[in-house]
Amino acid sequence: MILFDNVSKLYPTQNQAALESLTLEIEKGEFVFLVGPSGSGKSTFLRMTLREEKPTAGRIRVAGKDLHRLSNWKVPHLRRRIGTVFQDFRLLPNKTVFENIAFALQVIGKPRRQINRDVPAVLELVGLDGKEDRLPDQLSGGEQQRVAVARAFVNRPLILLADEPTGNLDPGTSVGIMKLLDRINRTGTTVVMATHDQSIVDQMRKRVIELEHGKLVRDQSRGVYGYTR
Ligand SMILES: Nc1ncnc2c1ncn2[C@@H]1O[C@H](COP(=O)(O)OP(=O)(O)OP(=O)(O)O)[C@@H](O)[C@H]1O
Repeated sequence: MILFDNVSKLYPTQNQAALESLTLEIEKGEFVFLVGPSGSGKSTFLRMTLREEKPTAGRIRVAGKDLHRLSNWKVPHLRRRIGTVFQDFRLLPNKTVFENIAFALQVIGKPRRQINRDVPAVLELVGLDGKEDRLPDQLSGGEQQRVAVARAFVNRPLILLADEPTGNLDPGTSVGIMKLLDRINRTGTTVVMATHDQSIVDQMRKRVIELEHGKLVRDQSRGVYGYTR
């Protein structure tokens, strides 16, 4: 589902590469934690999977597409197949919960009938039915992240990329978000999550990929967080 073949990335202003000769494959349906110290290249990996950044060297394949050969006009089609969740939720502040999720479907041209069917279903999945008319600032942080997860998942993406999704949440709330990501993964969606959250990684026992200075230093199935900062 995601293949990095000898990928290096040197940002224009850098003298040390953000990723260096990275080779790894993530299969359809896997749940993978990306760990490593700050600056080790986790977000760069996620951005390159979305083709927000291009490699300096090497090849990337995502959902059957060679990103090197993908023309720019096809990039939005690729991104439709990938849901994203971030630490800071990134909800539209002036739209209700319902509208935030519906918007993700409107921009890709889904008919109103489908929106009125799919949004309530995904709100139920994330445990927010009854709160569809609230604005984001009328929700707790955990609830806002549930909206963000619902928005990322409503279009049933092949892949869900999460960049420190529990970074702003307390431990109990984080566990709730992880249960949700686990449930989404069980529907067949491949989940890749960059995180510094040791207790979550240690509890979930999923595949752990560790980066250090842009290099792969560990790839462990049913792994633990492992490194100390
Ligand atoms: N747009 C950019 N331009 C220049 N350098 C960048 C850019 N984005 C990231 N970097 C550098 O690339 C390296 C990897 O950064 P990246 O954000 O991928 O790390 P990370 O593992 O996600 O860190 P964190 O855990 O703090 O989020 C760092 O040295 C960072 O300073």
